[in-house]
Amino acid sequence: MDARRSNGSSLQIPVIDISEASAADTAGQLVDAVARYGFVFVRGEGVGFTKQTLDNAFALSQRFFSSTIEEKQECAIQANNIGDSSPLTLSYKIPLERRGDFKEAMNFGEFTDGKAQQPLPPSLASHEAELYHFGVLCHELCIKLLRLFALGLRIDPNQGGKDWFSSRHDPSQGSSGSVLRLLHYPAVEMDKSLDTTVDIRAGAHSDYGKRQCFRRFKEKNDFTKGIGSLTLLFQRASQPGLEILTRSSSWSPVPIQPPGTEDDSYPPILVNIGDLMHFWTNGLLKSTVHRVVFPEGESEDRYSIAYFCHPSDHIEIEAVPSDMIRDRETEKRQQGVKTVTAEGYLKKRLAETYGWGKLQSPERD
Ligand SMILES: O=C(O)CCC(=O)C(=O)O
Ligand SMILES: [Fe+2]
Repeated sequence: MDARRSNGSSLQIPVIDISEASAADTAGQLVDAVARYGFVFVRGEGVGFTKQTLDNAFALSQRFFSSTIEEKQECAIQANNIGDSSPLTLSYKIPLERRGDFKEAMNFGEFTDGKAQQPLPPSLASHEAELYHFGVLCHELCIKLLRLFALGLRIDPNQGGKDWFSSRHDPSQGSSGSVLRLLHYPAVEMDKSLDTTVDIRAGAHSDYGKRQCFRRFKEKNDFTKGIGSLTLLFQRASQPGLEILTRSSSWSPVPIQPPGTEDDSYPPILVNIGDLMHFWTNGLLKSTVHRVVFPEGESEDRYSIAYFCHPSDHIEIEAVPSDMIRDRETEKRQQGVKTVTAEGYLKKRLAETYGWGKLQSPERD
């Protein structure tokens, strides 16, 4: 297989309205969708975003990315101090392909009492409240989704039930590695210096929060912390490029406005499972490898916004108390399937990222 080429056929990723009253049904549908694809679209009033809020957030993003290189570098330098806990950086994701990503990224860590805990770039300094508000809406949506996942997984009510995941992501319990990221993939002239069979806008990866893992690994030799559980992805109409690696190891484009959502005032929000949910659920919910490619023909600017939701820093990884997950463990053992531990998996990913080993796709069951 040519890993660079997509099979061209969009996946039928389910679109779920999370405003509906029958939460149990919704929860079951969500779990089924991410057990299959690792991705699901959510829409409806339940998502908590208005068109205006999303338009404003993308306007801020454009404002930042069109600011001068000096202004951007100012942020990058402050963030890149070794050992700095500031999550602000420019384009830190290292692609598995090892050819630089054709993208810029601006990360915001958690806010305290509505205030950013990092220097804001001049272009955004007067928009702190909007950025904070956007991050709050993202986190609230994640909490809602985490409750639905817990419900769909039928987590034992005596051991946390529907609050099992959400209580581990409660900001009042302490800080977390959650990050709001603005992304910009600049238009690039499609001349012969760009080779779209090699060059890529965002290299293949699953969402695992390696920066935090790396830092903690260095400091505490602790692999099990700083892993993202859920990602929200906001895309713009007519700015495609996201692809996911299917079970048959081919790349499939993810539609921006899947069938039935063409008349929505903004594209449905894409949710994907991070590596932590994958571990927590013993691979029942899938953390799927994805990437962003250049479009065919002329490239245009592409903007997206991602929210990486992490549990509180002190949370330990332990088995989710659900029969669905316990049964799965037994089933796998009976089939002689090798399970991957959080530590083993992260060691492997860090080795890949930082050049300590050979590149390969993450293990999948
Ligand atoms: O921009 C996109 O569509 C995807 C971004 C992404 O996967 C990431 O930043 O982890
Ligand atoms: Fe991602």
